[in-house]
Amino acid sequence: MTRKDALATVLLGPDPKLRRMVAYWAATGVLYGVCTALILVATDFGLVDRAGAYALTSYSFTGVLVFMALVRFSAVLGIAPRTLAVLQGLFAISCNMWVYTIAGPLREASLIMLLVVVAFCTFAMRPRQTLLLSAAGIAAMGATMWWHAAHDPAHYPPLVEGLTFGFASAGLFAITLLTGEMNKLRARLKRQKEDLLAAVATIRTLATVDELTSLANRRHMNEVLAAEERRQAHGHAACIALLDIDFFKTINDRFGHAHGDAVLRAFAQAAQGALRGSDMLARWGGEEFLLMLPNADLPEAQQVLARIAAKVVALEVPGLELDCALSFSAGVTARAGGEPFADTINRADKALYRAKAEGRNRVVAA
Ligand SMILES: Nc1nc2c(ncn2[C@@H]2O[C@H](COP(=O)(O)OP(=O)(O)OP(=O)(O)O)[C@@H](O)[C@H]2O)c(=O)[nH]1
Repeated sequence: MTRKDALATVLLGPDPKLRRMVAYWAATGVLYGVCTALILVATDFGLVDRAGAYALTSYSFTGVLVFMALVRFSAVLGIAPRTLAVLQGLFAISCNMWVYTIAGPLREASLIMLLVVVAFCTFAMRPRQTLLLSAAGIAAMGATMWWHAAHDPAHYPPLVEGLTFGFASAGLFAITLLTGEMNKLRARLKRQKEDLLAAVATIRTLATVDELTSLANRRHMNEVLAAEERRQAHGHAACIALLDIDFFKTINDRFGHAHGDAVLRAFAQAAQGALRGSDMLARWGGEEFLLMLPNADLPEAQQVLARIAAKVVALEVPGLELDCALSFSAGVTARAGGEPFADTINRADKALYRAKAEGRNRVVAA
């Protein structure tokens, strides 16, 4: 970890979601800073009461810092992001009403920020919470305007305050509905993305895994072999073996197809259990399996096949009483130089044919 990463982890936290929340709040802090700067500029021109502006600056600055700490340590403190968003929204409304109180002729302009508060919080809140926050904003605005109109009608004419309240409330309400719709759209897109990812995962499984045995299927094995050919263009020790269960048709005929399937599954599991970590077994078709043993010479491959044979001979499949133990025949060969795997498989196939011809239940090397 670089020093920059370590510093970022200390400041922003290790969790990407938390980091995003901290970054959002930092951006909000900048917005608070911009608004405060505008208020301070307005005080220089005598538009805003200086003492009130300074008090508001202290209040908002302290609030931003406190919320930054709450966001950063929200996981430790056990504060849910939604709860934090509600508190942040209420704090922002209180700041906004304070600005309205001291901003003199700029007070209507300051109400625009109330829309930003609702739009911002909607990302972290449930639709009902956003609606309640919006209602709280409208209530706070109504109460502030009513108080000023009642106590200082010369500067806050009741009619102007009432109409301003109407415009601002309608705007706030519309923004709440619009952001609600946007949120529904986001949720739908998120669901569609999840469905799509699940579908891609299913397709990938279907394309690479044999449904019956859960081994790699032929298509996937061919891809792996092609990749191996590209990786080891000049050839490298690798062996290929073709394994074929003996007298499988008889098992099907005697015990039925379902039992035949159970044998295929049991065989695959037993064989898989005898492999080295780098070996790969695939269902090549029917009751035939292809084994790829990278970085193995012929004696090593024969050892692996002997281990498989030992496991297969001990196999017991429920409901299957065979006259003799289950067995398989195999042809095994080493990849010669940089030859295509198709040629290696061809040789293994011929060796398998010989194993069958010579009486089955054996491994023939080519
Ligand atoms: N149950 C089941 N049977 C299958 C499946 N795929 C192929 N088979 C059967 O496997 C049998 C293979 O028969 P054969 O090729 O004559 O082979 P065998 O009886 O094992 O004879 P040898 O290989 O010469 O020992 C056929 O009866 C196929 O119908 C499958 O997925 N499930």
